[in-house]
Amino acid sequence: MNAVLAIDSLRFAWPGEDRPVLDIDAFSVAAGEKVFLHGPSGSGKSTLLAAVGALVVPQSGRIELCGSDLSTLSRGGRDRFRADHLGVIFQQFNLLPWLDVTANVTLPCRFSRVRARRAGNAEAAARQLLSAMDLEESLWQRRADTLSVGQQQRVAAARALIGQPELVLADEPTSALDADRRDRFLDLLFERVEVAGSALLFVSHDLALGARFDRVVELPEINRAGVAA
Ligand SMILES: Nc1ncnc2c1ncn2[C@@H]1O[C@H](COP(=O)(O)OP(=O)(O)OP(=O)(O)O)[C@@H](O)[C@H]1O
Repeated sequence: MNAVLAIDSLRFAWPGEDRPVLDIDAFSVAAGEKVFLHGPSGSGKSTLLAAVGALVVPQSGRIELCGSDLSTLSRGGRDRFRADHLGVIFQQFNLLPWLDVTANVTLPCRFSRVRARRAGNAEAAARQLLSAMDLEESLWQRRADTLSVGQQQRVAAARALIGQPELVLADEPTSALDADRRDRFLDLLFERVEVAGSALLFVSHDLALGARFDRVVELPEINRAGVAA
């Protein structure tokens, strides 16, 4: 299997905690695969995304992203690596409120030469993604904090997708949407990850969405820490 993400014997405990929140023998995501991750509140889904995003460093085990072992990277190296290979959609979208929509979308190209090279003309790539995400042109120069939740979510998805990262992490991006908007958002997201060839690791409580993914994974099934809880 051509894995973009391969986890082996991962253990992570938050500072000051004796018990690990993650204790995962093996978990992987193949290139282009769309994986739906669910599990009870507090089972460690967001923590797993943080570990995959190299935002937290596990006490032991190996996380290989695009063939590189994250533990071998320096702090600065991790930041560069994240910008080069990962697109992230947070639950709260984390757009920079003072920047306009287009500048938010092109941000990864400012932090990563790899993404900038793949995007080509970053502004043009941003416009193409925004229009593919159904965001009307009249909004493209607006400050991000003047957009509705659904609009911000599509901007966040465009930002995650620019420059074709190998893996897109999405942490409950649909939780603030009604069913129609949620389905439409997922249609657009799937369309674009397929065009980009990106794999998708998508966290949600909304099990009804799971059927649309290549694989559904429940965190306690792969996480011994979760099973013991
Ligand atoms: N920054 C942090 N510092 C210390 N403990 C944390 C931190 N973030 C999360 N935790 C703890 O780690 C455990 C797992 O939290 P996490 O947010 O990963 O779960 P989750 O499965 O994403 O939950 P939810 O579905 O409610 O979002 C919880 O017990 C939580 O209190």
